[in-house]
Amino acid sequence: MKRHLITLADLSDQELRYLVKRGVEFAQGHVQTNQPLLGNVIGIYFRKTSTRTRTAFSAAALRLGAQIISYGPNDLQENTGESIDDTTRVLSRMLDGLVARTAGSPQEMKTFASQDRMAVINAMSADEHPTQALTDLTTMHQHFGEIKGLRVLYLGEGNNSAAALALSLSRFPHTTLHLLTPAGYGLSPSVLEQAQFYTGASQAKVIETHDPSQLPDEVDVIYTTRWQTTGTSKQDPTWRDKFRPFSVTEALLNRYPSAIFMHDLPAHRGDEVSAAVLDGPASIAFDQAENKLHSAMATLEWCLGKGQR
Ligand SMILES: NC(=O)NCCC[C@H](N)C(=O)O
Repeated sequence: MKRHLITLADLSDQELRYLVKRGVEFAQGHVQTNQPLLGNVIGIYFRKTSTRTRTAFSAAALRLGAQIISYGPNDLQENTGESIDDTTRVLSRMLDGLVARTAGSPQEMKTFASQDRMAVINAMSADEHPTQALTDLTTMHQHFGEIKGLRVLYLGEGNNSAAALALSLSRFPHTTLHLLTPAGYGLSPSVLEQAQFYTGASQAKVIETHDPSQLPDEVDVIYTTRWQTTGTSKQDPTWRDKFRPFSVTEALLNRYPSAIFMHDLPAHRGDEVSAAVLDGPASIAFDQAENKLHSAMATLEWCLGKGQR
């Protein structure tokens, strides 16, 4: 059976936990893959730039035995006006899976997933970056041994990575996600509402505030993301002044001596994070980047119907 991964909200708690644990197994080198995707053809369609996600899914597909067809932003007839619907009807008759980064309207991704012949994986849309959160939770699980009870402080724009983190961490027992976002650049209200709904069962906490002088007392993970989210532009010419107090500096890190630092990358040293933090001993940002590969292997295997439940 093929499965899509369009939003984390589509996964049951059991499926979410399985994908995280399976990612850890791949990361630890505990999987004898035996090329489970041999004979499968996966389309890798990136309409926006990508270093990590595109390479991770391409390498993961090849390592699992599949072959890939890679499309850039100008390659498909979608670019000359063919509808997303017709594109989907054609690709789904030829491909076993499609990994797509649209950064466009959420509807596009939903149209790709409106059939069940080709598994569709959202490699980032404007509203959510589900495979990033799977990587992030895989990294946290690998580092701490479990996700239960972790306290995460996220600083920066409430973008696609933040949405995915909120929709996943909130389902793990007794976790805390404190989002510190500049006013006007927060999480979408519907995502915040959905994440807070999950906390009813998990007894997690999801809090969003906008005053960087009001910091939580205890934090295990400090997480940030670049200020210029893909496919967006900020109208306010003073936006940088509003973001600067949310930068992750050594002074912030020093408040939490046992905390680790994470970043979905690419990084802009001097903006959202100082070089001393990103390249310092608390940073696991490049282990996190490597885990995109391991998590992509878990996701492809599962979406193509080869993973256990
Ligand atoms: N790890 C990634 O996928 N990085 C690229 C995207 C980063 C950020 N969420 C963005 O939308 O610009």
